[in-house]
Amino acid sequence: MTAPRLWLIVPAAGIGQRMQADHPKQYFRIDQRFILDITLSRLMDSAPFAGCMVPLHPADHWWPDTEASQDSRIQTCTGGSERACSVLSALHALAEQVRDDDWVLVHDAARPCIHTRDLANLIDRLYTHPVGGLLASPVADTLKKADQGELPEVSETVDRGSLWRALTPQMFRYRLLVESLESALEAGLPVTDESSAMEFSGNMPVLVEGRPDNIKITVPADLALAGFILSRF
Ligand SMILES: Nc1ccn([C@@H]2O[C@H](COP(=O)(O)OP(=O)(O)OP(=O)(O)O)[C@@H](O)[C@H]2O)c(=O)n1
Ligand SMILES: C[C@](O)(CO)[C@H](O)COP(=O)(O)O
Repeated sequence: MTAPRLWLIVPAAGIGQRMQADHPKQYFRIDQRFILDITLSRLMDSAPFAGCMVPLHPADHWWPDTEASQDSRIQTCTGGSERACSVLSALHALAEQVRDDDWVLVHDAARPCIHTRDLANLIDRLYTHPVGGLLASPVADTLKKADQGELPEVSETVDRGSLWRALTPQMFRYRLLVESLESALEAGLPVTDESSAMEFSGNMPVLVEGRPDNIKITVPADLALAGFILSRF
């Protein structure tokens, strides 16, 4: 029985609407490098991945200019209309290469600040676990629930004691993740991360505490913050 291998999926088929820019955020540059290249190199250089699949937007014309496009370990496929569809497309594209019990780590292209120690810790903690799990960070702010009125006004303060912010990578066994994502999407569930699909299938993914500076570049202010964080590594 050969040891399960590690595969990486980096969804990069988004259009970055919340960045309010004329091109997708994964192709913004920090220190003259595409964010997508920073993310891929930090991951591929830090763990023994058997391969990597990057789902791209059908209209993506930047990929050929990336460093990653020259890396034979990295393949691409066409992403979908939602992040979960892009991940499922990448899983299907890997079908001929991956064994059912291999591990798949899914990490947002928009999270270039992933720390190598967090990646190693996630893999070490989950490699022998039957289900898998995700990097996450305990909520550190007081959380308010807004009412549905015109002004966002507080309807209640939410107990944050057991609340975590889901990060990535999220790490699950290939076959279980494919089946869970297919079921959740078929049921019309709002699948915003791999864990929610696994939970829909009745699994309880493990939360592995990760650094809160593993930020997802989402709005314009995140770009300078990511640049600062990376400069401190
Ligand atoms: N159809 C989609 C949507 C998102 N993503 C990827 O999933 C990650 C996290 O998604 P998000 O931050 O929402 O990126 P966008 O969808 O591009 O952002 P926005 O919602 O602002 O358009 C990103 O790396 C993005 O490229 C993807 O591969 N396919
Ligand atoms: C996967 C994720 O980064 C975990 O927090 C998040 O759900 C992505 O959400 P987005 O709206 O697709 O950015």
